[in-house]
Amino acid sequence: MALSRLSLTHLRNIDNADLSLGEGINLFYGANGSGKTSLLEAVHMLATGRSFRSRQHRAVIQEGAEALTVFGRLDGGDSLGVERLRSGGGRIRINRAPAESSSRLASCLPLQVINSDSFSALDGGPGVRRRLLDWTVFHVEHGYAQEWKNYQIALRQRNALLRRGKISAEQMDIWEQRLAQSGNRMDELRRAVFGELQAITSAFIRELPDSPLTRVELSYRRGWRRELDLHRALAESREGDLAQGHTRSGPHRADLRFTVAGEAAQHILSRGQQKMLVCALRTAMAELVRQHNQKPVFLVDDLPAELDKDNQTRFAQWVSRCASQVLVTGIDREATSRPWLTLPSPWNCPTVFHVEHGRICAEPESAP
Ligand SMILES: Nc1ncnc2c1ncn2[C@@H]1O[C@H](COP(=O)(O)OP(=O)(O)OP(=O)(O)O)[C@@H](O)[C@H]1O
Repeated sequence: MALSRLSLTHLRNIDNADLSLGEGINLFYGANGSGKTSLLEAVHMLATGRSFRSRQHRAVIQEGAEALTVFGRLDGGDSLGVERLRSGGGRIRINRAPAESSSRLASCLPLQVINSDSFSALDGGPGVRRRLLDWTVFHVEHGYAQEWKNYQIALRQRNALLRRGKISAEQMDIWEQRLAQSGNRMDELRRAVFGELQAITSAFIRELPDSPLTRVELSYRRGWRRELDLHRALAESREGDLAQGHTRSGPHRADLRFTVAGEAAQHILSRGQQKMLVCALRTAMAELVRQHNQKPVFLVDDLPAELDKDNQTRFAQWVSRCASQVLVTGIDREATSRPWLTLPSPWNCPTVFHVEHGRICAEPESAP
């Protein structure tokens, strides 16, 4: 799915904007602080209900305004709308009808973000990598979201019992059975998707000639001891969990590992090589979702600030194979468009917008 129209009001320094987006590349250029990242943030709000920069909706709502709104029309005709209020709460609408959760938005508009924060995937905590795997499983396996919710409910209940200290073995057993049931299913789905993701990521990496990235190995840790069934693992760790006050085994502890000759990849690869590895992984995630019939939209914030020219070009080639549309930002128009210009149509003719003090203007010669 691609966005054909994007309208927003009162989001950071953007008072209002109403844009017709083009297929392929949409390029937003302008000076520091002009509002380029805020525009990408608006699309992220539309696809997830929240910002990628701040957990607080208040920070994103324009100073002096009571609410922000973002509206988008997809190329298939569907419409999405998100409103966030300074007083808290807000509304999500899909085709003008209220939607019960933001995960409905995500299934309408799968989104990949490449910005400076994306590169914490290697040296950040396991939660960052788990979320990448879960994004992929969510878009590929439609029963996954429910399984994940069931698991979270059972996990909260077991943790509450553990914190209470005095536990009834009978009650504990009920929640452990539920945890094991959903947890085993989540692991099965994650494992299957990870296998495909690993193969696609490796295929992308093999396109980088003579790069140490070709020696990177990816592996999946499910979050509990390999030789044990989850139900058994929970029963065995009950005493220790009670002492710690939380559940230490299960898919909520899963992780992805990146290694080179047995060493953690972030200790071996250069910063730029690590960024390319993350780009390969994120494009592989999008490619897998594309193979399941939904092409994601990419938001790419200031690529020239992150990668050298050859890597920018390679990344642009990867993205063009699996994305429905890309919104890229940069300070300089020429430098930002350069990696995309060698690609076939429609990728080589960006729709260009100039961003200045929160105003976004389509450049006349490139208007769709
Ligand atoms: N809630 C808010 N209300 C009004 N303005 C805000 C709010 N939050 C941030 N701003 C301002 O909005 C502007 C837009 O910032 P944004 O990060 O989108 O710029 P940018 O074009 O991506 O800049 P850079 O090239 O420096 O990354 C900044 O000047 C910022 O100070």
